[in-house]
Amino acid sequence: MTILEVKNLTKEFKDQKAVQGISFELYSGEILGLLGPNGAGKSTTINMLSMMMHGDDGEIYFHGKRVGNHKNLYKRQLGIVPQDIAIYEEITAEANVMFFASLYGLKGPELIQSVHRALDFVGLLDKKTRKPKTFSGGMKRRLNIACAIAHEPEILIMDEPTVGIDPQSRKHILQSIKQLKEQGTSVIYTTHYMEEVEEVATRVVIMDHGKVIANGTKEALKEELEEEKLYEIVVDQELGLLGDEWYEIEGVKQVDMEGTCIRIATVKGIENLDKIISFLIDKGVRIQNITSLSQSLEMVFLKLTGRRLRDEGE
Ligand SMILES: Nc1ncnc2c1ncn2[C@@H]1O[C@H](COP(=O)(O)OP(=O)(O)OP(=O)(O)O)[C@@H](O)[C@H]1O
Repeated sequence: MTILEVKNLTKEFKDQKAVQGISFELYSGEILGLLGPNGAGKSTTINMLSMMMHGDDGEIYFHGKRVGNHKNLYKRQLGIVPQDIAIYEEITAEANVMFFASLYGLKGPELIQSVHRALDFVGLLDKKTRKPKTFSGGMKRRLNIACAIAHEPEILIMDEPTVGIDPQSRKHILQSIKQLKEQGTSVIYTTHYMEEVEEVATRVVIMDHGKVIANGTKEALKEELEEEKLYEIVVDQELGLLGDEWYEIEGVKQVDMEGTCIRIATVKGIENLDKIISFLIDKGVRIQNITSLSQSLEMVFLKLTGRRLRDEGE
């Protein structure tokens, strides 16, 4: 069942087309990975979805109804974990969650119960009387999640919730998201970490330069690659443009060069690595490294854009 439908959402800043008419759906009880490199337009999309920013064009439908006419109803069903942690450092963890939950109309015993349930869910109930200023980055992030889920929203929108946190908190957060899904929450999970999408998402929307460049289940996206394998070869000096010469090697389908890194997509059943190597040696370069990339969403992204999602080591 479709819970959210985004149609032709558009946002332009002064001289930057941040989001250029994107459309996608969020289905009930799924984790949708919104994936893209820095600057792809993910945060702008999230900000429009969460009503924190007006779009220039496009519509959002919640349970089939335009949210423009039912803003409050829609907002009540949203939980938002923004990219920058938004909590009060000087009041207790419990008071933080209480503040956000009360904004959604929770009161009295129901409020206390919901706050404790949310704190327990993120593993911070035993720290409820502590102030976040004494927390690690990961704990603050978990508290931010508790603030977003105490009112039990139907949709949880998370903008890069694991950036800059310790591995233990990261694991905890990914686990909690899966658990929320099991409980029926629909999640939009924004990230530029491919491995997180591989781990938690059921479906993926890939954005680049403000546009949706792929949309489907992880399996469907990877299936497109079934007939191919990809080599990444690092050489000691940049090769000039070789044009069609590459395609004289049997099986070679696509070649992208980024500095001294060459990525070659080739037909699976054809063994041509020796020919590729001889070809490069004939061009007078030395091979420094060869990797055979396995089928992954990273490969899907590479194939679609000719670039890696993020730089090595980032
Ligand atoms: N308030 C703004 N004013 C002007 N340009 C902006 C503004 N916000 C975003 N942009 C530009 O719009 C483009 C998309 O930015 P956005 O933050 O949505 O991307 P992103 O995919 O979320 O990237 P990141 O992972 O870095 O957050 C970028 O080129 C950015 O510089």
